Amino acid sequence: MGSSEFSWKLKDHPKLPKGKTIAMVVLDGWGEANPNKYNCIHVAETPTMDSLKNGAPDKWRLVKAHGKAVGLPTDDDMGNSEVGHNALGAGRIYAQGAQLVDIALETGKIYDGEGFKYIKESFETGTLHLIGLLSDGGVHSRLNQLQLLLKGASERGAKRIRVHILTDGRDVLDGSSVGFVETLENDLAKLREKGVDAQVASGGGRMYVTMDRYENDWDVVKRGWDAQVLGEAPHKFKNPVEAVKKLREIPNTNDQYLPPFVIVDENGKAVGPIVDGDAVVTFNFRADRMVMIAKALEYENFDKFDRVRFPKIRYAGMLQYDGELKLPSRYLVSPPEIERTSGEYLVHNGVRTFACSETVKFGHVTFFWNGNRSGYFNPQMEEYVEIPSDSGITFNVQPKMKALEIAEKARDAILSRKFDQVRVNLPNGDMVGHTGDIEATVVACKAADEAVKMILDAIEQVGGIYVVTADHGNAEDMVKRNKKGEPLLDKNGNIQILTSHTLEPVPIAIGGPGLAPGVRFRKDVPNGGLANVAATVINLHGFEAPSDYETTLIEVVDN
Ligand SMILES: O=C(O)[C@H](O)COP(=O)(O)O
Ligand SMILES: [Mn+2]
Ligand SMILES: [Mn+2]
Repeated sequence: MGSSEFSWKLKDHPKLPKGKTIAMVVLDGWGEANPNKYNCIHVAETPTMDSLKNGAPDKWRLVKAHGKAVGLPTDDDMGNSEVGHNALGAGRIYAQGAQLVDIALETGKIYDGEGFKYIKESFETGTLHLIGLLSDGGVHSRLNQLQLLLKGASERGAKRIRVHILTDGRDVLDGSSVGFVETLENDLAKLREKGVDAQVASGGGRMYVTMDRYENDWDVVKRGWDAQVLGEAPHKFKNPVEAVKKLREIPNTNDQYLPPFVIVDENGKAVGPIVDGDAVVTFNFRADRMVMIAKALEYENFDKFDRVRFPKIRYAGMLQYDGELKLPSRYLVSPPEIERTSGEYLVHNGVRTFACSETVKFGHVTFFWNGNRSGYFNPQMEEYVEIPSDSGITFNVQPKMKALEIAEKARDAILSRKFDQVRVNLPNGDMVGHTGDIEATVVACKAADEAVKMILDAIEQVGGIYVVTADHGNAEDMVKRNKKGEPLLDKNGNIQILTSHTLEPVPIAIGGPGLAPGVRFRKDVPNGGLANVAATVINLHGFEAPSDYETTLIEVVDN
């Protein structure tokens, strides 16, 4: 549309009133799957969510939350928070980071871009460092993209390459790190045969080293900095495969939480600290867990921890991770241009918004929701509240997390009548599901259900409307399955625990005393996905959705 004819003003909905308080509840990691003992949502007592499902059949349905429905390359890609909340907030499906990087690598366009040209200037005299998550999870990064980048960079003059690996075990099975490091080692050996000095330089588990998010715990980033930049870590090895195998033997350690290590030479000297004149690429495409390290690598003024040394490097992200902060300033692939999100439309149309979660998911209902932009569109119209998460623990220890506190904040915001939309993310099913602890995940699901109840009770009191949905599956299936859907066993006969998300659809329910009579889910959007939710919510606020948004899920019938 031409910019001259563009207007933020939304048309009035012909049938639906304005001024109803809407609770927009996102249960993180809450999919719909067959009931069985590995379905923690089924095992848990969840009377509130059960009543939404069973109470009003035309106001409950499933929506797609994975694969192409959320802009991922294929329908074998599980959903995740970034693409899920992007779709929920933006109301349209964008080709996401995973796919954009695939295309840039396949076409070779990545090497013609400004970002690659910039880092290439270091190839002659400096080292190229690649830092990121080593797995084929496809949520934050993908091994085959790293492999192509290694090949492409070495063919374009990188003579000395150091890879700083972060082991996964969260988007992929725990223990799979060993195989991924072996594969990488193999690739690096081939490069060495061709005369490229290529090695793994450091490593650590993603949840303990580097990949914190939303500033929950800067120590995580510092541990990575010490190993990657300073070449210092409590564990030293000559070989990365040995490093990962040995460190996994430490009691209670797993891929997600491996302690930091550096690779050293014959003399015990770290093989790959980052120094002046080097180039650094963080090869994750997903934003949330790269923003903190990007700040440490890029910002001249930085006070989150003592960097000891701040090398003069050429740094580029795989993508730009924060559109508002323009961080990092250099990147290899342009991120999806997610603009005109529902949040921005709503502030332009008088809708006052309150958003809340605890730290580990706070950016999901703000940053991701708003198309990977930090900050407010209009601080007069919006209030975002972050409840500090526990740090330094795995969430199976505290499976209730801050669900109650989030629900109390939402309740108070609803009862204050100062807001038209009160939006929350309830993290429990997801964060505890990722630990692989089935018992704790059952407790987590119950806590999330209780939080939903508190919010729905507040909506009842003010005559409002609720929309309850989820961003992708996780807690509804905790076991790895074969193609037939049967649980897989490991070599000791134990079931293989699934710590990752799933391909399952998620529920969406609408209701509340403020929902106009005659509103129900349409039957003619059978393939509806998360991107259809934004238009639905805009309608419930009394407006027609922008014409290029994915269609609404609701209709209003005269009765
Ligand atoms: O970053 C994580 O915690 C996982 O890789 C994905 O989980 P999320 O998409 O629910 O945040
Ligand atoms: Mn999520
Ligand atoms: Mn998750």
